Amino acid sequence: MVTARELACTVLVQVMDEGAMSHIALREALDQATETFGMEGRDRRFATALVQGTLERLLLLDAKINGLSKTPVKKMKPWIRELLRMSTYQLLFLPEIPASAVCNEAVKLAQKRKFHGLKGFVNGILRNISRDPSLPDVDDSARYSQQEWLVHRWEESFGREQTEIMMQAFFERRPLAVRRNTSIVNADTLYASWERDGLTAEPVPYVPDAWYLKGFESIDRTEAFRKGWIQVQDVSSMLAAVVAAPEKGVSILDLCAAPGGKSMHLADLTGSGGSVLARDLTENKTRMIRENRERAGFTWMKVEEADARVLDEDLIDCMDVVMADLPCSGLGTMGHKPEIRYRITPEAIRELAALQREILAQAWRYVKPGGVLVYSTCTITPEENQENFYWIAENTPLIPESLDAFLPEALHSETTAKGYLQLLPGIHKGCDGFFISRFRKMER
Ligand SMILES: C[S@@+](CC[C@H](N)C(=O)[O-])C[C@H]1O[C@@H](n2cnc3c(N)ncnc32)[C@H](O)[C@@H]1O
Repeated sequence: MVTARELACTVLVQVMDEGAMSHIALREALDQATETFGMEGRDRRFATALVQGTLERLLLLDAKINGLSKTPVKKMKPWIRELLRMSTYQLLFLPEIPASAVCNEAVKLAQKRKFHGLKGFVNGILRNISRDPSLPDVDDSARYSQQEWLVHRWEESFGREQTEIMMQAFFERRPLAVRRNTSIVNADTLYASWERDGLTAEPVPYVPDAWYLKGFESIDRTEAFRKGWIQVQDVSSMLAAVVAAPEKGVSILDLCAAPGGKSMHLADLTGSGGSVLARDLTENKTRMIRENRERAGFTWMKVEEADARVLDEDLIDCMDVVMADLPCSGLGTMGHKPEIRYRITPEAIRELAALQREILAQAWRYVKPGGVLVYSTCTITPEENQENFYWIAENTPLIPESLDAFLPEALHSETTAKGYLQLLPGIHKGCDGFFISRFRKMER
């Protein structure tokens, strides 16, 4: 049998040493633990909290451990390193757990994993921390657990105050946000099903027909999810299709569509009289879109594998709406994908911006004269966002269009009037960092 702590440590090693994404590795490990020996809700939640908390406080935890250990954290054996980080997280941030339990469980785990010679070392470090669980005196980079170059970059772009608000917001937990598939269920039927399943719902900011849901063990076991009545989606992502605002019965192309959140939203808005062509690079990716489509029964959605960098001549001038929600550095999502913060490099940002240009250089061609292109990313770097916005405006026949007719007044600004919205965590309520822009191809 695997305990929540052991499972968390294993996932942390997968994330830090093997390049796994924490939300995927965690979901797989939890599902396996539930299947093989019935790990239940409390333990699942505890393991989740340990993985997320340890990852998002990593640099601060390392500073605390390094202050006491002769061997720096980076030189430790992966399993012992993650065990110490995870246990230190509990000692510093989860005061409701008795320190003695944290230390004893860590020593037991070291033993179970056959690190007999390191039991004393683990015990010594953790007992020391338990005697003084104060936060170490560190700079902003360690305090907010962000790479130093990134903190400087943000301070230059957003100023110190806004940067701190944003870095703090990355620690905040939000309930799961879901959107109603309005074309297949009405709100009363949905509420009744939530009541039967014992869920509570609260409207999200900025988007109609969307709620934060609480009270479920696993969303995929609820009636509303199984029947495709709801789509799990972050509020900022919902705003992309809101800004695209397709009319009923139009044709839509989503170039980089997996796992399918925006395609599903667009399909719901245009309804069964319209069409959505949802594409992504590989079969692994398109499978996720197909699963979403089957659940909701959106037969007017077609799913294909295609490389968006390659021009598809058959689609030139064909689409009323083109959604270009492109691969990006994802920095806006580090609130729920904490490891992103340690992986990103300045070179990766440059490469991603170039990839986006390559795709955008084709994307605009598919828009019908009079049609609309929406370019969005889940990041907050000017190279990937504003610079690409101006690149489209200057290098294609498309013209930026104000977003204000589609957004609630609370989101209107100088830039939304120009044609783009940069959402920032902590500044825009309940949102990830996200960028949305809208263009129109002039009628000939
Ligand atoms: C930001 S995600 C899209 C999220 C999606 N729009 C949604 O709302 O669920 C970017 C996607 O681009 C895909 N992608 C990356 N390079 C691509 C390419 N050259 N052609 C098509 N898709 C690509 C990735 O597989 C990934 O699924």
